[in-house]
Amino acid sequence: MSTHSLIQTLPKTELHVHIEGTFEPELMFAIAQRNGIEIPYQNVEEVRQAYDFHNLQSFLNIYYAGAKVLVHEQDFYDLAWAYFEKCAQDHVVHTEIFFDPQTHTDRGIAFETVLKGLKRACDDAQEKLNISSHLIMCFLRHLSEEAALATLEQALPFKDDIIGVGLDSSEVGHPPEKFARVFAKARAEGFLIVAHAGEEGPPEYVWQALDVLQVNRVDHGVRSEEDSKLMQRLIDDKMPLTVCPLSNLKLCVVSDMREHNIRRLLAQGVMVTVNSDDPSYFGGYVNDNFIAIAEALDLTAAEIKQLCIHSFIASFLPESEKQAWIEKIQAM
Ligand SMILES: Nc1ncnc2[nH]cnc12
Ligand SMILES: [Zn+2]
Repeated sequence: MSTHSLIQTLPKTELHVHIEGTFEPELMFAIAQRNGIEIPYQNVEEVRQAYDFHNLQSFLNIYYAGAKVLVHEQDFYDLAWAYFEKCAQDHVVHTEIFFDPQTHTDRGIAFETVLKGLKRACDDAQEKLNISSHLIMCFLRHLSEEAALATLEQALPFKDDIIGVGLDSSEVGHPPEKFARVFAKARAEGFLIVAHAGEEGPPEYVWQALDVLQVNRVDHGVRSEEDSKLMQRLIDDKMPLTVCPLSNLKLCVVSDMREHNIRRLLAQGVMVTVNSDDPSYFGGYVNDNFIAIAEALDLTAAEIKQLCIHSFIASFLPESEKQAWIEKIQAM
């Protein structure tokens, strides 16, 4: 079987995708038009030309601007449904989706509007596409602890529909420990915990995600390799890293895909997984990410399968479901 066919055929989960980062320009134009909102581009080509980033912040500025056209529950539904259709094409059978409530509530959109639209798409994906999903609410780390606490309060009535909380946005200068109390409260409320750390930020931020926030997974974490003690901790704890190769390339975390460390991390026994982060902005969904690393790093079929197995182990699926999928992959 060719590498492309293997990647296409293998069942997989996606564990690091921002729903606002799946916003394709065509849908952005359609929603902007129906909501009567101006966007600073003439056409879809002009939007894509603007997607030329030199670091995380240069991307975030454009990403937050794009999200401004999302107003109604149906807008959030349409956004998520379009992503689920991509999942179906890529044989993603389960996905754990990030959303950024503060990006919307700060513009006067009700928390409930965002959540209801996303949840309805999740329910339809289960029913019509047989794709299961969880929602993970992320706090914007460039905003205050107080704002994150207020967002956590807003989420409590919807606790049954949100499996976990995460931390995203501008990393450098906003260490995990800034949100120690927010995450302690979230844990006490029963939320699972993830956090972006070690994308642009130093290994110290990954230590804080582990020891202060007590994460169940680290998002990105690729800079952990700079600290051998941290590497040993990640290996000993079987701590998953949700790695996003095309994102790392587009945001200049790596300058060439051939220099990406995911294969080395895998070989050293780190629980790495492959994910798309913001696929509309970074040039590809999860299978495109697999293809990019398989080609640049010359991955073997066994390594590609192991990465898919990791995606189930690292997911928040029930153990019995994980095991069934893993056995299926092993038999392929
Ligand atoms: N890669 C990323 N890092 C931090 N925050 C984000 N929000 C969306 N994508 C992100
Ligand atoms: Zn991310």
